[in-house]
Amino acid sequence: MGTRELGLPERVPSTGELPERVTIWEVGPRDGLQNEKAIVPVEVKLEFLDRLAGAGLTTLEATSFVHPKWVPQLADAEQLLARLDRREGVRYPVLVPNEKGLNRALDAGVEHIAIFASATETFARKNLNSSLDEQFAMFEPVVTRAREAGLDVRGYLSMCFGDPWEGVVPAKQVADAGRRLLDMGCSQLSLGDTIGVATAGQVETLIGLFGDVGTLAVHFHDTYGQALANTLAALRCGVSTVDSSAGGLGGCPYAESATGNLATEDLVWMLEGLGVATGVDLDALVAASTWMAGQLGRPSPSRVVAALG
Ligand SMILES: CC(C)(COP(=O)([O-])OP(=O)([O-])OC[C@H]1O[C@@H](n2cnc3c(N)ncnc32)[C@H](O)[C@@H]1OP(=O)([O-])[O-])[C@@H](O)C(=O)NCCC(=O)NCCSC(=O)C[C@@](C)(O)CC(=O)[O-]
Repeated sequence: MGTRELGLPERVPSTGELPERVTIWEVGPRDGLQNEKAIVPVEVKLEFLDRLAGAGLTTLEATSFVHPKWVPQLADAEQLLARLDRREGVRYPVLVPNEKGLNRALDAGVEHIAIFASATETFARKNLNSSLDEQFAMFEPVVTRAREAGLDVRGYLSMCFGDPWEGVVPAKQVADAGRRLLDMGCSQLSLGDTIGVATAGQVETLIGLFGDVGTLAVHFHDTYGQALANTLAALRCGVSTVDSSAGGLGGCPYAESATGNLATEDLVWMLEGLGVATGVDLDALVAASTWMAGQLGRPSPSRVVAALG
């Protein structure tokens, strides 16, 4: 279904201006690893996090406090955080789906959490064992209690452009779900193209439905090779926080068609070329991803890692 049939504006004109600086929300240690079948030892995860911090990344999504049976790779969340050598000036957000997860995260001393909702009914059921409405009821007390405890809460929204079971997702449906997360108290909303099908026009249209672009982040997967183009479209609409995964690791275990995330190296290469600051040392980042690829026993899918590694 196209945006025209939905009665939405075809395209919101971008200003064309780029931000001076982009905050990279590095998801490799969480989103990148969560789909790995072979359990990665906690020591390797810790060294990966340390190498990423050493490369200048200042937001490292470390792990998830989800049910360990749902994501066995991240069952070591407590152990990882207990042993994490937190660096000054680096945030280590974690995913939390429910109050049980929040209790675990609070016990582990986290300061930043992210809840993760679905824009579609089917994915809410597959990923959270909830209906679309039930997921918000599950998140409400999590956000309230987290904020009372002084935590920062980000909201993710998945399947913002296409869903493997429901097809094209109407932009208005996505915007309504996203607003519910912001109204609940999330300080930032990350719009996820979970299966990597979005194109730049869709990105502009969706962003145009939100009044305050400053609260938005984008999270693209690269299934159809559109992640960088989509990122550029979002930046031109005023977004300045971009999620990416070192080495292009990633995928969602509950959305089989989700392939790797936008690679952080590819993002940094583009931003450096555009003169947009990131604070990241690309050579150190490529070295970290090459090291991690060695640990996983296969080359990184990132073009930039292949070119520079
Ligand atoms: C939400 C649930 C827990 C519901 O799962 P459920 O089975 O409905 O849970 P429940 O509430 O019925 O509880 C069942 C049992 O699980 C326990 N339990 C309940 N919660 C927890 C918890 N947090 N930690 C540990 N244990 C937990 C609970 O205590 C109970 O234990 P019992 O009484 O039977 O012994 C489950 O569906 C789940 O864990 N889902 C997570 C799936 C996931 O992690 N997916 C990947 C992340 S999302 C993503 O990657 C997309 C994103 C963010 O990157 C953006 C994009 O690309 O779009």
